[in-house]
Amino acid sequence: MLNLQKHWWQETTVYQVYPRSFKDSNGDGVGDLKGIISKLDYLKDLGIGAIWLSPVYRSPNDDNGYDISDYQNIMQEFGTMADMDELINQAKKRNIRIVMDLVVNHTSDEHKWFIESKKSKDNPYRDYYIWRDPKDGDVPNDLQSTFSGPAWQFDEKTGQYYLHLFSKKQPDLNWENEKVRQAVYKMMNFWIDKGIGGFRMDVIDLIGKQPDKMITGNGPKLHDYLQEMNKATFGGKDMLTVGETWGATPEIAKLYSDPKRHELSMVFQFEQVGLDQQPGKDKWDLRPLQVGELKQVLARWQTELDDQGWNSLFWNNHDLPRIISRWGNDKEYRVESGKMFAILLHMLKGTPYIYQGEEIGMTNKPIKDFSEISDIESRNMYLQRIDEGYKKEDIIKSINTKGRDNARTPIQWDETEHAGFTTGTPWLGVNPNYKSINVKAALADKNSLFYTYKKLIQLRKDNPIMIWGDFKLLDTQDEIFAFEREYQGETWLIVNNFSNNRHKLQLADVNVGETIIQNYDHKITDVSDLELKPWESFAVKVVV
Ligand SMILES: OC[C@H]1O[C@H](OC[C@H]2O[C@H](OC[C@H]3O[C@H](O)[C@H](O)[C@@H](O)[C@@H]3O)[C@H](O)[C@@H](O)[C@@H]2O)[C@H](O)[C@@H](O)[C@@H]1O
Repeated sequence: MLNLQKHWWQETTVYQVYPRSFKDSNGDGVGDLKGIISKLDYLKDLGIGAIWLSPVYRSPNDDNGYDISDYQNIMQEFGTMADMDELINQAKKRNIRIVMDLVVNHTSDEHKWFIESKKSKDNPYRDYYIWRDPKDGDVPNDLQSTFSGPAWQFDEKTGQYYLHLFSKKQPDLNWENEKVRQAVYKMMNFWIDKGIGGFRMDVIDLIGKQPDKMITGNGPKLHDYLQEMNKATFGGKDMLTVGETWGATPEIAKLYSDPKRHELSMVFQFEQVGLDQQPGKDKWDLRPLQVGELKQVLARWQTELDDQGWNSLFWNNHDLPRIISRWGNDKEYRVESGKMFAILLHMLKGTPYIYQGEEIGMTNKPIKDFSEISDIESRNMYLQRIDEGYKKEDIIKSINTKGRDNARTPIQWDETEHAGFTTGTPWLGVNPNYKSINVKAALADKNSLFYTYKKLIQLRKDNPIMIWGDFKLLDTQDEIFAFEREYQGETWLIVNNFSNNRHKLQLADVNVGETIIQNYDHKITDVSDLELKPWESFAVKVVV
């Protein structure tokens, strides 16, 4: 049992909004802040307590807002600062906090700091970024960008290379420079003073990098910087702070989220996300998921953080494919598998994050050709792999399986043209399945996935066991993920059939009580010899 002080961000459910694709209010084909405001009642009805807002700052959009040219201004396509203030206030009226995306590993190359930095070697902003001399007339070393190719870009004017771990329009900030750190903290306080609820920190594990030693993630000063940031900004204000930390192990996650260390509330860890890629290769090199491995990873994170940290729980975000298409069945069992993912996620210990459209079971949108790709990561990878001799069909298959555009298609609000997202031409094509999969249809169907999410969110509010209860994995066949939660003498059993197959559940010595939630409509009375239907999922009370 946790000894930790309790916080609102442990009890709430967070909903991620990717503004470009959420709701367009002015017909330019791009989602905007007024569009989000118009849907706050929908989100309140769902029951969420916080919105993680992907970047809305001024940006040339090389990476859809993750390349920021002005942290204290709003992207013109999304609206104005007055719209942003209105969003914060309107959300607050509905008891919803706004968690801003904090992208401070890098800026845009169009940020004024970089424009200055590039001017000359002795410019006062030169050391805001990471500049190195050429080595033997070439790049300083072999560091590679996540978006393909070398992480170093040559600048003709000053004869040096700058570091960019993402696109060449996303130069990395130099966190060793105290002035950079202070400027970031000042900017964070500007947003805190506006009354936001917290920060989601983009690739925060990279800020302690030491490029000369080829160290990118988890550099030696990383935690010093986070403790300094905590003290200078959100410390003592009970805000939700969640770090995006690709390389985190449970041990590393505790460094970030142990309350005694005064760093972050929690981290997003991605160990399970890598389970369908070939070991040692990258995300485009596919292999089928082994459910047994997923169970072991999720269970380990449940038990190992213990009372020294806090889990975040998610299947989807704007960088990941839709979970129903990825590990579920987006055809005959779309609703059943979607409900199973929902029940499983909310029954684990940690703060759940729902990504827009997940609550209505949106699916991936396959493409056939390079011309249909919008995302910079997929475009660059495609071109690089074509150069390296890969077959076009294999590259397209990887993109259809893992590409980020899958999650970024506009939200399907109704069955009208462009799914009710815009009256103009959407910036990214709507998934053609919008006529049947949309919010309006979901709200009209009491058995829809939406109501499963809504019920789960309410259940978390009403049942402390879901938040604080201990987790115990039960021994079953690989494709069944069964576990118990236990809190103050109460025990719940949660069973998930992670497959298209029927499976026999044989749990001895469990007396089944009331059913809490399920995705098939039959009475569960006995789990000693129960045939589970495809993707069946339920939570029941255990009578002791
Ligand atoms: O601001 C730039 C992006 O920052 C965030 O996402 C970071 C990227 O995370 C993944 O890539 C990291 C790789 O990490 C490890 O090396 C794994 O082994 C690899 O498999 C991972 O690919 C995603 O694949 C990328 O799509 C992300 O960019 C933001 O969330 C992004 O939106 C920003 O583009």
